[in-house]
Amino acid sequence: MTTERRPALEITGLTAGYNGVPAVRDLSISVAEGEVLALLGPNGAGKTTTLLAAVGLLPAMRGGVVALGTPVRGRRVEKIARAGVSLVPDNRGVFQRLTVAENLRLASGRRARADLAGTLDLFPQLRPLLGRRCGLLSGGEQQMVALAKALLPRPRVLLIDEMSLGLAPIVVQGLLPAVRSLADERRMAVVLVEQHLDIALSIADRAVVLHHGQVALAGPAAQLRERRDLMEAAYFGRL
Ligand SMILES: Nc1ncnc2c1ncn2[C@@H]1O[C@H](COP(=O)(O)OP(=O)(O)OP(=O)(O)O)[C@@H](O)[C@H]1O
Repeated sequence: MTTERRPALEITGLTAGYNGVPAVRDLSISVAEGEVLALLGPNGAGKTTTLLAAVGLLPAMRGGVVALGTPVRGRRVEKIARAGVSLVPDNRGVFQRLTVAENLRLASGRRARADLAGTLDLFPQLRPLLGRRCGLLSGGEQQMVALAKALLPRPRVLLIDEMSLGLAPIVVQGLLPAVRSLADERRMAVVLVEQHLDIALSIADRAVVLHHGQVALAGPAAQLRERRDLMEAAYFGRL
């Protein structure tokens, strides 16, 4: 693609954490519109913390985040979401007592039914479950509802925290390429936190590996996919 891609999400010198203890330190990551970034690293590396800071759910201790041209600091979380930044949290974020259809209707707001139908095309497995309460769905089905909910407002920045958690690998292999296509079609920036390295690297443009809250390795996804040795060294803090 030759057209210039503007940054959709810019994280600059971010230090953020819990109870005054940093979980990510001096982190700088930028994601352009239409770009898919895989955010990788071992358990506790700071991936979720980075996403929470990016959507304003966790205040920065130092540095900051600019989403869609506007600083996140000091803005209400709902406002950031309405501006076009969607998070699919790793605890799924669906209303357990509501049905699938009710969850999706809440997310689509005043949008046309066509959007709902279009989103359901991505998740045909959800059609027969529309009338079922989310609390009665399997973990993987709830994950699909969470992703559908996040896509309905047509975000321009989509942050996905371990979508594959609880999903059958074959479903993940179908969904992640769909996310890639949406990024291309809608010029949506995507940050994908994922433990399935091969699938993540196969759809991402770039990857960043965090270790102890800092960037241990970064580069084009296609190159890192071929360098298992480097990836392992980054995961185990040997770089
Ligand atoms: N609510 C919290 N209170 C205190 N410490 C926390 C909290 N959430 C996370 N942490 C700590 O912050 C660090 C980074 O956690 P984070 O959840 O960002 O890692 P992660 O890379 O997403 O890990 P995982 O792959 O296991 O989900 C860890 O040391 C973790 O124990």
